[in-house]
Amino acid sequence: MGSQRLLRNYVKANLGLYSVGVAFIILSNVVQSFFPRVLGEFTDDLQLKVATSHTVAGYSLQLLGIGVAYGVLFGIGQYTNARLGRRFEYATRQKLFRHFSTLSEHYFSRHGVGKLLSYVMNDVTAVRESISNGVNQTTNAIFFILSAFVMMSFSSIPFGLIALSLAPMALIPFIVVFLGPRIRSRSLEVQESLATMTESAEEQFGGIRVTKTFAAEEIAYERFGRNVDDIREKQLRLVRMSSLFQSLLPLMGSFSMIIAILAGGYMTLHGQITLGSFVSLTFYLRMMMTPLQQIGNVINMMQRSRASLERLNHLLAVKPDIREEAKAAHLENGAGELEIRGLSFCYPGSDRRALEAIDLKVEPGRTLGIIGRTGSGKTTLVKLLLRIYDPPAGTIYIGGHDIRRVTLESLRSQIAYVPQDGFLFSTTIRDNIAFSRRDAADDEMQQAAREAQIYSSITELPRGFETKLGERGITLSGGQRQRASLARGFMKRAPILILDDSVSAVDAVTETNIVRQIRAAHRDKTTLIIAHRISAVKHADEIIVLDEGRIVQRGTHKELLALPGLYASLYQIQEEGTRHA
Ligand SMILES: Nc1ncnc2c1ncn2[C@@H]1O[C@H](COP(=O)(O)OP(=O)(O)OP(=O)(O)O)[C@@H](O)[C@H]1O
Repeated sequence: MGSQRLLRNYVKANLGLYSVGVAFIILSNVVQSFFPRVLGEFTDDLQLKVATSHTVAGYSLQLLGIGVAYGVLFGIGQYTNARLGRRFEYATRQKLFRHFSTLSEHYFSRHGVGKLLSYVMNDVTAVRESISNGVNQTTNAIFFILSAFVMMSFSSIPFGLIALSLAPMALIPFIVVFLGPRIRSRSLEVQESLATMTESAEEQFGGIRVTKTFAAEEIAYERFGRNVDDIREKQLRLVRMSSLFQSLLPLMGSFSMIIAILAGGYMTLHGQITLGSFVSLTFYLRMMMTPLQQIGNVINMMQRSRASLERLNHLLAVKPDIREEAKAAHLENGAGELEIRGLSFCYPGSDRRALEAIDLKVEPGRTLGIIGRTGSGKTTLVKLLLRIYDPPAGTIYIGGHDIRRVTLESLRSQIAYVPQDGFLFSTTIRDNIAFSRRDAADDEMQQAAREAQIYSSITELPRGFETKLGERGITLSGGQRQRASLARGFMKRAPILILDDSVSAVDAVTETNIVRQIRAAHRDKTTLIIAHRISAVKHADEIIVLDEGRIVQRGTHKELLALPGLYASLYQIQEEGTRHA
């Protein structure tokens, strides 16, 4: 029952409109069920030779009236339900997107983006189809069959003949109960494989440049091909089962028709029923064939959508790993004082400490340099500061507040973080830089670009700041991308600025200029500079050296150089590298 929650809530919220849609469809079916009856009466009048040209015109008008009324009523009902289906699709995608954005990085590192995209696209569409087409066709089919049955019962057709003719259709519920769950489980398999294929496609396209430079297209093709083969197999299994199901229902309808023709024909021959009743009966049965086919379609569709609905509900029930306390305080815009006390941290599922016994304090407006070998825990420290992963309570304080006790939004608004990979959105350079402050004045945005040493590169482009970037900013070089992302960080003007290896892709002269700008324009900001190159941190008020998650050295550039240790040896290696370059 829980699997239906999403749909149930939606239907509940839109019950009024749904009732209108369903009422129109029911009404259209009641109207339509008069058609065979009028036709039967017309046949009898013709056979008894009581029909005049006046009655012929009268019957034709009645039949036309029934046809038009059916069309209009059904059209309105169908439109109403289809609209509700589209609204469900729109609202559910919004809901999923909003929900995804509350989930932690840890969740996304376990679930491929392609798979999540597939849920948002394929599963939502499957449910929407069942809401609009499903509701329309089910209502239409059930109510047409019911109205036809009632009309037949109140006609001159003997009840025994009706019951005999409809007997094969009584088998339909058994067929549904037997085949329905089988279709659903096969459908679930197909949807899962579709999600895996989307994930694989996303990865292959994302890595297309690597594939091409390694001339490994065949390997990529083969990997993707394996997913496609898998889907084909599962689709075929599903198609076999649903085709069997869909053909069984009209087959039952055909048996009914044959019985009606045999028994009804016999009774007409022997004068037990009129020709008009025979025509009505066969026409009713003929008209039931389409709804029967529809029921087949709908049940197939419903089974597929139930599988999707289960998954969507499951996704929406995932609780974010990083949660705010019930009484989380709002972290006021402070001066940016930062303190870490005895911080140790293991990633979820790992028993290795990525950070161990970290203690440090950065006064407002001071700069801390963080240096260390790859994998030493530098980025982990930043992820904990931003609560991308939760640090243990009582270990990190900003402005004297334990960051575990404040709202995520107010915490993150205090920090401008510039990551190494400098992801840019497929929009204009302006929108990328002014990402956190869309309404900022142009000169403020241009100033941030100047500080990040990217201003002249942008103004040289034909459309300047209005240049649209391709997916992931493909039209910019790696260094330009990094600087654009740096400008975005500067633009936030938050009390704490964190640069995570954010100048690694720029040349030494540009790096020096950027560092100079940070020292001049961001003098009042608490700044953390993570770097591999000593040149990026040597001006910091304090530098810490991380090794295997521990602070192994701390001091100013001068102090650290004077001591034997990792810092001095790194400096030596880097200096030699520069001299030999
Ligand atoms: N999501 C994760 N799950 C488990 N372990 C992780 C995760 N991210 C990083 N680690 C591990 O934590 C350790 C520290 O990684 P971190 O990214 O902080 O290093 P770093 O100093 O920033 O390295 P680099 O200079 O290469 O960016 C590494 O051993 C890494 O393998």
